Amino acid sequence: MGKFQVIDHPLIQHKLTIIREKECGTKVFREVVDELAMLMAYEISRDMPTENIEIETPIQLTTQKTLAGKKVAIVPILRAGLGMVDGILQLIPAAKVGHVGLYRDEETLEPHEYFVKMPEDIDSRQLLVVDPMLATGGSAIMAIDSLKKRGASNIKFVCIVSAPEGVKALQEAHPDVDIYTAALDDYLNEDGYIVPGLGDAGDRLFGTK
Ligand SMILES: O=P(O)(O)OC[C@H]1O[C@H](OP(=O)(O)OP(=O)(O)O)[C@H](O)[C@@H]1O
Ligand SMILES: O=c1cc[nH]c(=O)[nH]1
Ligand SMILES: [Mg+2]
Repeated sequence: MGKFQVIDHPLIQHKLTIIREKECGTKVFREVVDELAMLMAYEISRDMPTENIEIETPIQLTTQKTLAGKKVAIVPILRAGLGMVDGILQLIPAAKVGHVGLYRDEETLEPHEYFVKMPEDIDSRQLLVVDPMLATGGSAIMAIDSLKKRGASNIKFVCIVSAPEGVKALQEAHPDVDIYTAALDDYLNEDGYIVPGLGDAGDRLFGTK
């Protein structure tokens, strides 16, 4: 089973409380999602492999560490995942970005795919699939299915708020995928929204409601 980690750093908890508040407007919501993604990327990249290289400082030759291993691609699930891309790119600026467009049918809660554009070499990259919300898990599962069909195998899923139902479903469907979240909330309500949650992340990011 992949790792499941709640990244409960005080700065992350504080910022998450800001965007949970219903009075938080689009500008602040967008800025804080960006900051949260950057802080989460710092923690998620903790296990990145390093290797020794020889360099010359102004003083002498020395052996020091540099990043090794697989290069990264960030894969936001549209739309709301887009809000997390820039924050991660601040820490991993050479990452490529692939996009998976999904919307959740408001009645059935089933996800529907409407767009996929991936870097050609996703099979050799560490993929960070990002979406602020993991609710039923349907969207994350479909996005990861779609990536695996295209050859991806090394996948981490990064969300801001998760529901126990979605975590369980994603773990069952993709037990090889590590899941990182800033908060594990209580449950899903009858409309498929996370409780207490933060509402509809896409609408709040883009001001569409
Ligand atoms: O775990 P699930 O039950 O699948 O729900 C989570 C999905 O729902 C939201 O997207 P939405 O369909 O609202 O699209 P949007 O990002 O374009 O608003 C959210 O951003 C996730 O992608
Ligand atoms: O609470 C939820 C559940 C799904 N998608 C959202 O944006 N919010
Ligand atoms: Mg939405």
